[in-house]
Amino acid sequence: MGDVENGVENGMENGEESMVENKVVADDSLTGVEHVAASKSLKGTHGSCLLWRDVAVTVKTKKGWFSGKSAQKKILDEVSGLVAPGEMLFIMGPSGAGKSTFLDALTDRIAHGAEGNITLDGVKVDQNLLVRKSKYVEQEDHMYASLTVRETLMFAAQFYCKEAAVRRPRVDETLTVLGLTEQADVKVGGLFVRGISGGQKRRLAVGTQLLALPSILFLDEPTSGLDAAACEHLIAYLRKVAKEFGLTIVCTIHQPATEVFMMSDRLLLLSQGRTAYFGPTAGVEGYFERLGYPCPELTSIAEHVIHKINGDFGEKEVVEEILDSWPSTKEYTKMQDEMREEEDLVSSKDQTTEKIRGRSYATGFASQLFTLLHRIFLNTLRNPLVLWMRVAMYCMLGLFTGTAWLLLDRVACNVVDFAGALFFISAFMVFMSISVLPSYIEERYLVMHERANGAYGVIVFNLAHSLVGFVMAFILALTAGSINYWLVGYNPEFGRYCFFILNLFLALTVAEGMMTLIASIIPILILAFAVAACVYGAFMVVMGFFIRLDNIGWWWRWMHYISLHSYSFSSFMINEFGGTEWPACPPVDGQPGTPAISGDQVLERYDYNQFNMWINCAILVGMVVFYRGATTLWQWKFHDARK
Ligand SMILES: Nc1ncnc2c1ncn2[C@@H]1O[C@H](COP(=O)(O)OP(=O)(O)OP(=O)(O)O)[C@@H](O)[C@H]1O
Repeated sequence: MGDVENGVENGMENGEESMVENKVVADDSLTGVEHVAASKSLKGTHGSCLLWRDVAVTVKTKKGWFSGKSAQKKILDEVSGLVAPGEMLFIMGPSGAGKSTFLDALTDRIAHGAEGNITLDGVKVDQNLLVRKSKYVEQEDHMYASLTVRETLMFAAQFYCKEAAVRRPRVDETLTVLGLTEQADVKVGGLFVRGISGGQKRRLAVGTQLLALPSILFLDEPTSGLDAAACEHLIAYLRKVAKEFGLTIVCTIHQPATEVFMMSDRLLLLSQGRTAYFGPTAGVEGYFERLGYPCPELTSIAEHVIHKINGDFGEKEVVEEILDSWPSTKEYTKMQDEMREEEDLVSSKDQTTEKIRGRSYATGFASQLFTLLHRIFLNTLRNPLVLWMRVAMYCMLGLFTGTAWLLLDRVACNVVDFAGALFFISAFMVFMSISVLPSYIEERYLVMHERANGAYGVIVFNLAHSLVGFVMAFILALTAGSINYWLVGYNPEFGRYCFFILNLFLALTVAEGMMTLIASIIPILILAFAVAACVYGAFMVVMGFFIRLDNIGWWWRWMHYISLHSYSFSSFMINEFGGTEWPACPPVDGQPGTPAISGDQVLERYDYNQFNMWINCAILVGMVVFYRGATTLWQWKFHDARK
């Protein structure tokens, strides 16, 4: 199967061949068995040989909340087999048979790992190897709703295809073969925009990974939600690509029509986590006939075998008998022989068994950064939740507070009102950053999926995300901040206005950083909202507006120092009051007047005279770095493909 490096090179370099050629290499008249034999001649052309021996997965199940006892449950039991380049393997079985678990085991996505031995061209499978050689199409579609079908494919091509020249033709061909040409300029769609249908999304998801032409393609139920014609068309195309490039395709599928079923070369039938059959798809009918379960007339063979191995609704004894028979059949012996042959072939070669370290990407750091920036900017401009709704909310808030305080006289009796306006701006505008949580949580799954497929690294994503976030925060600070500043009638010095905008920008940037961290740690939206609201509430209490630092209980005083509000609010106050004079207010309606007061005395009253607004800015910059860095670290450590 070639050494590791060659395998990696093949995976990447051969992937640059044109997909445009329309010849079907595989002879459609071949039977499933002959397909297997024919595809062997393609070994090594592009794809990889995947071999799994005695794969088992055991999970711990809790017996009860209070018993504290846990039991072990085997959800996959000694499953073995292999699939060669150019072949398409279907994994089928009744619901709960273990198909998804098996696919997770093959792709090293089980958190505590799977037992047994899984190799790709003789090299033990792990995440680094898979990122280099495979692509995985998940059951759920993760795509930006605001991008069109063509843009979605083009961005995928920019991540996965090394040579720029092949990207456009490959996208065009993918659109054609997936029947999406007419929808090319339609948005994927989501909450705000109606877009393509669920079945079209499924095809698009397959297309984004297929155009990478990986050595091996894993698909978890790619046909769910597709009508019969779309299903047949998609599987026929996958088969064609498999034959043409020697690509290995492993796919779970739910009861396909006979024409689709017969397109696969090999079939793995699972029931209760055990093998009911493994071998050529065309051989399964004869196999069940020999076991005494011939396929009745007018019943599709796929329907028949799934029915026979369904322990939930079928005859349990029959299922047990079929599963117990498997190790004593000639198909089992043939599979073992084939596996041994493959293992001998691999071990006889000069195989590099050294573990592959680190991930490799089809494109470099700069290209990934540019593509991500482009995509995040497009989504930011088009997705109303990300920018426009926030701009509208912030401007309305700026306008409302501005008109409530409208051009207030800058006199001693209004000092508290000015401080109140500054508190509201620094606390509430920051608080509203929680509105980004829904889009960040949605994006989290897309990024995890793309990273697991080797599109880009965690650092480059967070860099691009931060840069776009900075621009967004600046737009919000400039628009809402300016409206508010001139309506309230703060200090009219231009320098102080500029600092006000800078300070608001930094506060919003820190807040956005906090939200990215919360969205990374907590995937449940309502919980993320609750945590963010609690943190902001606590930060507001200790910021020094309601209660001075010295009066805060010592057990909460530390929080004053980690609250972004402490720094942003004190800077707003210093900027507004520092070095200013506030004239006295005369008595009105029998109420005593207020003597003149200096701005520095105001700052002393709030304990802000010991703060320096430039040091505050530096601390806020430090907080941005901290939150963005912590998000990057968290995603690197915990957002991998493993479940
Ligand atoms: N972490 C777990 N703890 C306990 N049981 C689990 C766990 N993961 C999976 N299972 C059980 O293992 C069995 C196989 O699950 P799996 O999702 O792999 O089945 P499947 O064949 O893909 O089903 P479907 O076709 O319905 O998606 C199921 O009975 C499931 O309940």
